[in-house]
Amino acid sequence: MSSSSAPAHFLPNLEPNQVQWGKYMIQVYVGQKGPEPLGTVVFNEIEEKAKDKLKDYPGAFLYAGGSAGTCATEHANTSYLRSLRIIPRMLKPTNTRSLSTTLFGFRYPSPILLAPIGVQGTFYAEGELAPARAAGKLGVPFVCSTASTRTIEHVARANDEFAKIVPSEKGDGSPDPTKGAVWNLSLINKQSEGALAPRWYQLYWPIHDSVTSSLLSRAKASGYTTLVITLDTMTLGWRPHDLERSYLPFGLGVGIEIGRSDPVFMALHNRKPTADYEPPFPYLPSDILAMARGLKGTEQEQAKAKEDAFVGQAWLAESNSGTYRGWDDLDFILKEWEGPVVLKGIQSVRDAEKAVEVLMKDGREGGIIVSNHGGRQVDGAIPSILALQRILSSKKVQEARNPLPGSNKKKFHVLFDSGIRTGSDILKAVMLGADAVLIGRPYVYASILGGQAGVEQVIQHLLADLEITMGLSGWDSLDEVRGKGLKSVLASVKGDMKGEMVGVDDGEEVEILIKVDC
Ligand SMILES: Cc1cc2nc3c(=O)[nH]c(=O)nc-3n(C[C@H](O)[C@H](O)[C@H](O)COP(=O)(O)O)c2cc1C
Repeated sequence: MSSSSAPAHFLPNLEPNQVQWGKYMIQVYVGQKGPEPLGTVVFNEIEEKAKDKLKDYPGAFLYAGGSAGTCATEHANTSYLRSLRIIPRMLKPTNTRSLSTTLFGFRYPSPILLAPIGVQGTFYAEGELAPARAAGKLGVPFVCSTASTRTIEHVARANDEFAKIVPSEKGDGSPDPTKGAVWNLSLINKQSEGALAPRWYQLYWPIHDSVTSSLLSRAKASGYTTLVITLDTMTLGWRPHDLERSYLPFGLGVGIEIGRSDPVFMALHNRKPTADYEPPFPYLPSDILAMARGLKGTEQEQAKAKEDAFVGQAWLAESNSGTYRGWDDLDFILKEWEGPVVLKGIQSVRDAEKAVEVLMKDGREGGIIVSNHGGRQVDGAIPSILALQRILSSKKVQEARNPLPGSNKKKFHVLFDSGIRTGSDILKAVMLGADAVLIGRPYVYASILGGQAGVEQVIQHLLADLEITMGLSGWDSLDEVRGKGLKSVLASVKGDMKGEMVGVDDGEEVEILIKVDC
């Protein structure tokens, strides 16, 4: 833990519901240097710069930037989001604004999480460690991917490095969900004594239950509180950019550190786990392949490359096996993981309703992430924000999301990702009813350009943009606006822009979000 050496940053020592993200904008103006270190706050420019920085390793950039098939779903994700428009309201005193967000009973300072992203060590030397540090520092939950280039334990340590302990308002030291005190996780999860930052673990579902149990117990021991199970990637989607280059780092032993460090998985292959492996950066697949084929390097390097490829292919067969599962298979995981379970990759109303049934039985907490993996799996799938709109209009999902009587605690949460690029995108998702959103490519590109500082900047500028846009639109808290846009958008879609564009909520007119043709 190196909290004493943590660089000063703009966040005052406030409770999560008092954090003033909008101050970032003033800092940029006052600093007279523009937004550092990325030099821009525009997503497309950050993307272009990241592409340029990795120009000698185009496979690495295209693995992040490319999507399935024609990229139609990736583009639809952002264009449909853009087609939703906010109707700002005036003369509303939005002087004290709060982005604080409650998830599974705990209050976070903002509604964003860093999405699980695999093989980050091919984009930036420090891989997952840099964004995990940035997230811990700003109180944003980091979701660690099973396809990470660092172990579950290394990511957890990095995540705690710059985290602050936010004191509970309750005298007895226990967290007070209504008043903040969020990211001292040793208070939340007794098994993770000492953990400071909020983190979730994302599972690519192994074929052996013994391996699944081992991963889950490691995640619990390292302070991950919530389990995300990704359902849309039982196998990789059809990705032309990667196919053209036969680009698959896992097969050459990169992006498999969680497998390589797992005692149960390695024992299945008569091997010992290794926890101190650092993947090479830059990742040069042709060199590794040549070594694995005995065409290059020393004998030692060749033996290592062969071994890496063997373990890599075994881990791929274990965790992206192409074995499709059914709903009943979730029972095993629900028995193994006592905390909240969140299903990622839900796009249909029926699946969302089924998730309510399966996850909520026995009074558990759970949720879904409405996501199409950033358009990387099913080309031609509907835009994720349209899926969110449809899912949230289900009565069954709405009922599951009602707070428990006499408290503000919800048992079922609906999160959203795929296409978020700006603060206003986040506001729209929340207006439709999302509890929180996950950010994918924006933070990947920021880490390529600026490592930890780059990721911090992207988080800060998204949240500043969100807070400012929310205030200018006439709202002072996300809790106030959450879900109010659903009816007005549905009404506008029905009215096809010619007729009514006004929804009615509890007898009161609600006119805050409409759909327009771009
Ligand atoms: C390079 C890359 C790697 C990803 N790896 C994973 C992963 O390991 N597990 C997972 O559940 N989702 C993964 N995703 C999907 C993200 O979690 C998220 O759903 C997606 O990036 C959101 O869309 P956006 O990039 O438009 O924000 C990955 C996405 C990208 C771009």
